[in-house]
Amino acid sequence: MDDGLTQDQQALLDRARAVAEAAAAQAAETDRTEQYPWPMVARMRDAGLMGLTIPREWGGPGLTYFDAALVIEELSKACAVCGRIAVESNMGALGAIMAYGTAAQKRIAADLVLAGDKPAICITEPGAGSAATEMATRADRRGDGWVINGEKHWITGGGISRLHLIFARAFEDGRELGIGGFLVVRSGERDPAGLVIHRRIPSMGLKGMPEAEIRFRDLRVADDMLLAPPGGFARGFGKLMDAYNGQRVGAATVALGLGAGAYERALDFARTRHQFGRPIAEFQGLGWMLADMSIRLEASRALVWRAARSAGPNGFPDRLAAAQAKVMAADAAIEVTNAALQVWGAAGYSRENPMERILRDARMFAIAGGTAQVLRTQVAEQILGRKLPQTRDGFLRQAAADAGRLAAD
Ligand SMILES: CC(C)(COP(=O)(O)OP(=O)(O)OC[C@H]1O[C@@H](n2cnc3c(N)ncnc32)[C@H](O)[C@@H]1OP(=O)(O)O)[C@@H](O)C(=O)NCCC(=O)NCCSC(=O)CCS(=O)O
Ligand SMILES: Cc1cc2nc3c(=O)[nH]c(=O)nc-3n(C[C@H](O)[C@H](O)[C@H](O)COP(=O)(O)OP(=O)(O)OC[C@H]3O[C@@H](n4cnc5c(N)ncnc54)[C@H](O)[C@@H]3O)c2cc1C
Repeated sequence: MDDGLTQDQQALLDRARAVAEAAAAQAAETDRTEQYPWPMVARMRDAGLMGLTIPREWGGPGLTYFDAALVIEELSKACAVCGRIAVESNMGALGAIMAYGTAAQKRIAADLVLAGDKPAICITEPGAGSAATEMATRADRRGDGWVINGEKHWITGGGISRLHLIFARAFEDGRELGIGGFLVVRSGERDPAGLVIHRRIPSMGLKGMPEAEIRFRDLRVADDMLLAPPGGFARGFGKLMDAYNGQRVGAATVALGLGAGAYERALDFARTRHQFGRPIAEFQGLGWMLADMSIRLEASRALVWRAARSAGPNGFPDRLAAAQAKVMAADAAIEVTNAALQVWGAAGYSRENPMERILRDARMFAIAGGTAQVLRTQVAEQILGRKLPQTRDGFLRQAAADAGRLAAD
């Protein structure tokens, strides 16, 4: 659905569709070989689809999150690995650096991404997934820099990404300052001493995209590679998560694209496959499945577009809108891709057809980038206008404070 788009956005979509054709042609092979699709990266870069959100002064076209979302959906219909590359080369770490970075940091990030790098964002740890604020990775102030120790896992692009945004708990003179972001670049020849891509984690879907465990062992980061949002370390995590709302919209868009791609394939199949002497599309049981798929997708697209458009100039998508879009699109992607496979019958279950790959690829979005459960809590917090503590002591402290307020009233 291209309604309400400007001529420039239509032209951008056409450009994305041309690249998506090539993406579709290699998607099965990328899934089979589990190799990062470097030839597609070159095509995306050459078509100007990486770094769309980089402002003109840093060499990008200065487009919006919404423009990027249009591209991401189109690519994801064809190849979700390519869609995810487009997410991280337009949102996530890149968005944080373009908002909070120094001129030198923006130069580094823009040059890398426009040359084809997909930055990695390193938040999750074995002991801190949903509870990301419980991360143990630490950055200790030493001389004119920082020394990082700890480990992260499920880092998308670990081993292929050059630019890394590492979230770590900062300490100076033994005192904790808060959580900050530290930028580290792998040169492509030799990894920085202390940054160890420990192993690739085998995953269910999106197999062309490596997910890695990364260890930091006395990794030195110079002061000028500290990403410092306004408000300092005390507000560091919150401000970095504010930027991360962009990536949540990106992930929601990949989920939307996967669902939309599956739906289009299901429609085609339902029209052409005959049983009982009729196209299977004539059976009401299938017609209603297709109807539900279209409803879920239109609802997802409406929320994704709204969230992507909520980003002001130099700002990020709204936190509530991003969470709502991601919950909706992630849940819908699982339902729609599963129903689409059902429409294909046994042919959908075969690895000779794309449906089973698309179903596997769709499963991640209710987990990564904030699970469906955690994001529902975030939505509840925003609509209720109050913090809903998830730790036991946080809950008890809030209950005590509420009791105190009631007594005072
Ligand atoms: C935020 C959580 C980790 C919950 O932890 P807490 O209860 O300890 O934290 P809060 O008090 O809720 O928040 C701390 C701080 O951050 C601000 N915040 C939190 N979320 C947002 C947001 N979305 N937008 C803006 N600001 C945010 C909050 O206001 C507080 O700020 P102040 O301290 O008051 O200044 C948990 O809810 C959570 O989000 N868990 C999910 C973790 C997650 O999403 N990880 C993603 C890892 S990267 C990834 O998966 C990539 C996948 S992909 O390829 O796209
Ligand atoms: C494919 C993929 C790519 C990823 N890429 C990245 C990346 O690039 N960078 C990065 O930093 N991380 C990445 N992640 C990690 C991802 O962000 C985490 O998996 C996610 O935040 C959940 O953490 P967890 O897996 O440890 O689950 P847990 O937090 O252990 O949760 C387990 C279960 O408990 C539920 N749960 C936990 N807390 C609550 C609560 N308070 N209320 C209700 N239910 C709760 C969860 O919803 C889930 O069902 C990726 C993950 C995947 C699968």
